[in-house]
Amino acid sequence: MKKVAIIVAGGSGRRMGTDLPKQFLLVHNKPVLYYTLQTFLSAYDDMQVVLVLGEEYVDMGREIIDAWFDNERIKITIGGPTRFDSVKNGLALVEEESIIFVHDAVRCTVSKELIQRCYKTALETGSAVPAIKCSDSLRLLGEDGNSEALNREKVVLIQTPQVFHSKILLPAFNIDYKDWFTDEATVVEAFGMKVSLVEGEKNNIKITHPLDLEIAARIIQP
Ligand SMILES: Nc1ccn([C@@H]2O[C@H](COP(=O)(O)OP(=O)(O)OP(=O)(O)O)[C@@H](O)[C@H]2O)c(=O)n1
Ligand SMILES: C[C@](O)(CO)[C@H](O)COP(=O)(O)O
Repeated sequence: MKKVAIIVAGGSGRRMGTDLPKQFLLVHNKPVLYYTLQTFLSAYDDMQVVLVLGEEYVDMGREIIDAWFDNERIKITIGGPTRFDSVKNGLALVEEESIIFVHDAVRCTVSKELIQRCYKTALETGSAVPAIKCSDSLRLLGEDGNSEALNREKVVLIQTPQVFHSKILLPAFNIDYKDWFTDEATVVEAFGMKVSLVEGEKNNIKITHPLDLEIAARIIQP
């Protein structure tokens, strides 16, 4: 089955607090985005990538591709105001029936094994969403300022890549945006379908705050 990875790199990185969006910050002298692209392209020889970039960062994205990758395997498109819009713009370039991987560019410590595990499950069930157990205690906040304990065995933390058959993901994204669409799984469920969870990886962190960049540098071998 054809394989297309939509790598979303169109965010501004407000929580990171740097002028340059976090997907372009350096880890061991290479941009975060480099590692993400490298892992996806090496997971499968026939993996194609749609890279979604903010309009003002297209040249920077092209420089990364020209320096390290075969540009025949990577198409670029422009992101939108929300992650949902950016994914939707990426999906517009998917022309053939395929397994589609949607991945945050800033999860640059994703492993090939996780990508391959997700592919196999999506091929069998139509979807694969990586999840990990939570190792902290959890509480639900009430509006009255009180809180109640949650059973952490009933909660998982969700990662990307979120992987779907194109017959599911493409029609699902025709839905109108809702502010609780934080990932592809929420969109597909709103479309009326269930998703399959697969074992995620603790190392598959999302670079969100400055400390995450230091953790990524520890995970990635220079
Ligand atoms: N309009 C958007 C928003 C986010 N993303 C991408 O979605 C991924 C996860 O988003 P997040 O960590 O929230 O990134 P930012 O939106 O850049 O960060 P912040 O919310 O702190 O501004 C990132 O790779 C980001 O570039 C995107 O392509 N387009
Ligand atoms: C898609 C995601 O990475 C799954 O955990 C997450 O929902 C993205 O959230 P963000 O607030 O856009 O970083």
